[in-house]
Amino acid sequence: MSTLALELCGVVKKYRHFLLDGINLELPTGSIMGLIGANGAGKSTTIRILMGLIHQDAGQVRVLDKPMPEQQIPIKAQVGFVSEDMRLYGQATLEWHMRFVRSIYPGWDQKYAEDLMQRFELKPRQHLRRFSHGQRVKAALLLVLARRPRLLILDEPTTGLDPVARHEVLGALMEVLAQEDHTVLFSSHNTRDVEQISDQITFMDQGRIIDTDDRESFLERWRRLRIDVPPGVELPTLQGTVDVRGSGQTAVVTTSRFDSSCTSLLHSAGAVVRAIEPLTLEEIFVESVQHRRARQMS
Ligand SMILES: Nc1ncnc2c1ncn2[C@@H]1O[C@H](COP(=O)(O)OP(=O)(O)OP(=O)(O)O)[C@@H](O)[C@H]1O
Repeated sequence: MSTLALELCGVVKKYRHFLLDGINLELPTGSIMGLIGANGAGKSTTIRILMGLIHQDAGQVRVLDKPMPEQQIPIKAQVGFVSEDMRLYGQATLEWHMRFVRSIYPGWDQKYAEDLMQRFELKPRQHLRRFSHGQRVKAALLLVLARRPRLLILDEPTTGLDPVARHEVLGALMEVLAQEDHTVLFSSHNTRDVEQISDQITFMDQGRIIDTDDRESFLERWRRLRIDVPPGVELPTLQGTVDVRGSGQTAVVTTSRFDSSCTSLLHSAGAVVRAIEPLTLEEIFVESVQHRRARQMS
């Protein structure tokens, strides 16, 4: 049996003004992956393909070891999907929604649903139209999690939430994820949300995957070096350099592949490393996107 919950290989989707351009992505079972991309990067398109809501023009998609879209019915029974534009019935109560979902999915876990209702502080007899946006997102999560899906796909669940609601939804989600052995794909343009929850991170830009790695590696391999360059010394090119600023006797170099060989190289060239600074995930994302776009222009 495959240990991959998701597998995309050379996936292409063409729209009039957009190309999802040969997406290759793997999500191992038990991992939580954050998919980060600017507006229009192709995150929702990728997720819609994974959910069989639209079909790829080329490439292979496997979800829970089955081909999508061919096997979408058995796949969807085992996948919990929450998206920004998910429709719940405003005229109905949460209790009604719970009964409705339970009647469709045999794996529904009523005790877990009630636990989540308490943890999310939701009122079962309140009409959903009276719920705040944050409460609606929590209700959608509850309805999906209580089905005990093998895979959870969340398309921008925190978009549009105010900071308090975002904090509550993320906190609740982290609590749930910490307790259970979940496999999750979670898209967002908010790097802080992704950083809190994910152990794997993938960056998308303009229809392509531009980098993917585990969170620790991302944070460890990206560094900004402040360097003194004495007269007559030529600054060597470091591996993974994405940006070089400064002139004359100082330079600031950003690299995506920092290790001890970088400082050795600088020392042996006669440069003096003044500081080695880590970058936040947001800075790493922005640098990655800018570097890729600049390379495309040149
Ligand atoms: N049905 C469609 N027909 C034509 N173009 C589409 C269609 N759906 C999406 N697109 C285009 O595909 C591109 C990617 O959209 P997508 O929704 O996947 O991006 P995203 O990364 O999820 O962005 P956001 O963060 O803004 O939600 C956009 O330029 C969008 O206009």
